[in-house]
Amino acid sequence: RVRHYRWEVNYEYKSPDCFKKLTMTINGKSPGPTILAQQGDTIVVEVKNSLPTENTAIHWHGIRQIGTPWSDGAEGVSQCPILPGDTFIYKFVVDKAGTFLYHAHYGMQREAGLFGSILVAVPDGESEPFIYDHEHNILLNDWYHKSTLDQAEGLSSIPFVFVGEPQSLLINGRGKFNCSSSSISITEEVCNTSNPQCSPYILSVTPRKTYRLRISSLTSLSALSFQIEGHNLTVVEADGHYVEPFVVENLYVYSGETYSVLLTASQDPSRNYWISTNVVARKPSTPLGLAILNYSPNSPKKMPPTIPPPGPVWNDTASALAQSLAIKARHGFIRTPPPKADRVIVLLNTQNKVDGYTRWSLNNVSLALPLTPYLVALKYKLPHAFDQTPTPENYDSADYDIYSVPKNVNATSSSGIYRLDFNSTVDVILQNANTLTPNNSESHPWHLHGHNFWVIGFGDGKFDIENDPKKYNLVNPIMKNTVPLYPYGWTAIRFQADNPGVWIFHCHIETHFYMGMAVVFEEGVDMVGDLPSSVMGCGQTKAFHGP
Ligand SMILES: O=C1O[C@H]([C@@H](O)CO)C(O)=C1O
Repeated sequence: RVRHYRWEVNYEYKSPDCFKKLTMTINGKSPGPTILAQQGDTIVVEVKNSLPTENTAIHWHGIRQIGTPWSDGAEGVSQCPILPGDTFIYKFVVDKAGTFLYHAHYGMQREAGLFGSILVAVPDGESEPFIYDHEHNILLNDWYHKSTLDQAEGLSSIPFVFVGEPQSLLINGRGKFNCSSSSISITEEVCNTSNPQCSPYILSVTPRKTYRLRISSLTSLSALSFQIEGHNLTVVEADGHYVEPFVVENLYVYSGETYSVLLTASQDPSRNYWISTNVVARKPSTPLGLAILNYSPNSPKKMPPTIPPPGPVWNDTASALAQSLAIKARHGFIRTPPPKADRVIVLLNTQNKVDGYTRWSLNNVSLALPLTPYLVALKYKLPHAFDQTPTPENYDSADYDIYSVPKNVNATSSSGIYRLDFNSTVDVILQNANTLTPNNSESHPWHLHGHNFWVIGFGDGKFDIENDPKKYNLVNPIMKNTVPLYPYGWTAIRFQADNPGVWIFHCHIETHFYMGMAVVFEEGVDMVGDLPSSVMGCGQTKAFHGP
């Protein structure tokens, strides 16, 4: 079955956290419309760019785009940007049931509000390995009052100006900024806590019923913890894969991750409860994001009689890592990975300087996207469209102290890529290190386009290529598309290069991606079918642009 959507992207004033801000919307909404589909459906989205002066592109996060790599929506990788006034048609199959996302993949437009959810149901006659009475979707994000264009300018300036911590956390696009907390006085026109746009999200439940909550994050910077006061959550799905159920009090969610949890309304039904989310992994200065769990028939306006739970302390990496280690593929749904990798790529994650600019790099190379999308450049063999120098497979680990500021802070930028043998098995070891600030290492959620990967290991300190692989979980590893890398640690993933196309692998923190924290993989590009002319028109593909 084909599901057809017509979307218009525009700027509109919105007050998601009571503070009025120019927000990027789809058909007037942020978050945008939820795509509801069934496994096997074809999704057609006509995106009209009505932004007055900005290009755009939309990525379908977690959808592998098998046979349609040109619909991945990664500007500079799979397509030219959609110009103001232009309409681009994305067409792809949702080949797997689960919880997925979509968001802008141009500049830092995701942070401006251009994102939403894709919920894919199992085919008729199939059932999922857990039961519930009803389901609700909960999409989390962080929110800034400054425009992303101003922020991008700071990131690409000398001296470097970082975006800082967000002003608010939003639950389903709603938060509450303390209008009187600002140092400058703001009028009610600009910030008004009684604006209905910023009334909290209400999750209404019937006592004793069980709910499936799909919980995802599209924060631009923050890692989050999510909890429902007084209730445990049973994790059953992660990034579209069934999880061997386990119970948490608070769920850690990194940007780009999706989960399903089961919630039973088993507590005192005479009151309502707080739903709360807080920043972890960075020292927070953002207040909790709050919503209400409403036990009907109580009034949803009845405030919980308690103070909202503050959540875990921000730097408790051990419990975040414990959750990562607890996520295993569900019995009966395990796809075991190949026992060995054909190629192992170790990527050292560092913050660096490139020509005086602050950037992030992998093995001392910071990605600079070319003007010509890789997919077109590779398919039509345009060797001058990007840097042909091979990218480094490793870093000089014997000589590198991951616990200190880099000895040589300078890195280079390049548009070079990793070319993978088609159908080969690839391990990527993400190695974390110290940033340019002494005694500081940050968390990074890594997201791979075009694939699901097995999460085969996590570790502390420097990865030991002799011994650590012996500890990999090759028995029941979960498959995901986004995985956290913890401070001063390493994360190992394995995937099969079986999807013809060009795929970006990047830190899902939007500022970090903007600052070059990404690599590009190519596999089987010769097998890619004819590219639609709509992905062309920029860089060296101007001549190819069809009518
Ligand atoms: O990329 C970043 O830059 C800042 C800081 O390292 C320098 O201001 C920060 O916290 C980041 O995540």
